Amino acid sequence: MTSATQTQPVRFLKGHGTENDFVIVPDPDGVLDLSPAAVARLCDRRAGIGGDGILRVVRSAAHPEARHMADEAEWFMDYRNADGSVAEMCGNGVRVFARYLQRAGHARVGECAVATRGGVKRVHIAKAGTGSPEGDVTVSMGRARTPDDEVTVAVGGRSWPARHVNMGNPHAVAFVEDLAHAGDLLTEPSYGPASVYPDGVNVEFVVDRGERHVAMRVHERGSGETRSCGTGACAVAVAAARRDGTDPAATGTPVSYTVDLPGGRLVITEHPDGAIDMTGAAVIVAEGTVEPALLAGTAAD
Ligand SMILES: N[C@@H](CCC[C@H](N)C(=O)O)C(=O)O
Repeated sequence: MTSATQTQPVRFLKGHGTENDFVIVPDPDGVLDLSPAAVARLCDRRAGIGGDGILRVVRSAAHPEARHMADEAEWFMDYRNADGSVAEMCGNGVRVFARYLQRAGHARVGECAVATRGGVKRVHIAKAGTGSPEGDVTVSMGRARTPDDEVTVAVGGRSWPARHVNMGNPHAVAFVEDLAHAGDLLTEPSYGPASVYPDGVNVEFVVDRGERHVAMRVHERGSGETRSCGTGACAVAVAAARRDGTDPAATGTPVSYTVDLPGGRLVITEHPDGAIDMTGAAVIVAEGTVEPALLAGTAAD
């Protein structure tokens, strides 16, 4: 079935993780064909539902990109950015996805697994009242890659050196004096050299707040400025740790950074083996149906 032939209303939920918000579309059998244009219409904050991205919930066995993970994780997170583009990974998305699985009865407090384009992610859902009223959700994000590229980012007439961190998706992390220096971030910051990021990049601006405590803003590839970015917070914590000369692999001790974002707080822990955990709130706030005309692009403008 394609979005053009969709005739029945489509069920959706709305959720967010530290205000990184998503339209969740349950599609267990993978029959919906969400075109990039349909995703962009759903994410439109005035003419659609509104969101930084889409989480389509598909059985791994029913999705060609996820079939090979079906033994490990029953459910595949088909994540798209607000402009309809596909990204390799979305950290907050995994946490909100797990909250949806819990609400739908597909997961419980404790451990679960989510298949993503970045591989299977292990998730821990804490019991209600742990960290946040619904219970914090922790996702094991895997290891960061930190290539030694010399990167520069620029916005509003200012430029900064940045650290290239890859969390499955690409990031450029710049330490700045004041988060206001990043301006309104309505336009994408420029970055270079372009060859380092052939598929675009998420750009983080960071200031120190205290010992192992930072605050950040982010301009996300495909979504613009968002109020939180999970992979971005991990990239920032890794960049801050390297800058601070902190290396859990060398000391054998996990290191945690508190990362404040406009939409809330995430705690990022790097373990001696390089594995990174991200913890924070994840909530579902609404549920409803989408008119077929919105998906088909035949709704009035
Ligand atoms: N908000 C996400 C990241 C979503 C993908 C990103 N915009 C990209 O294109 O890489 C997160 O929480 O990690």
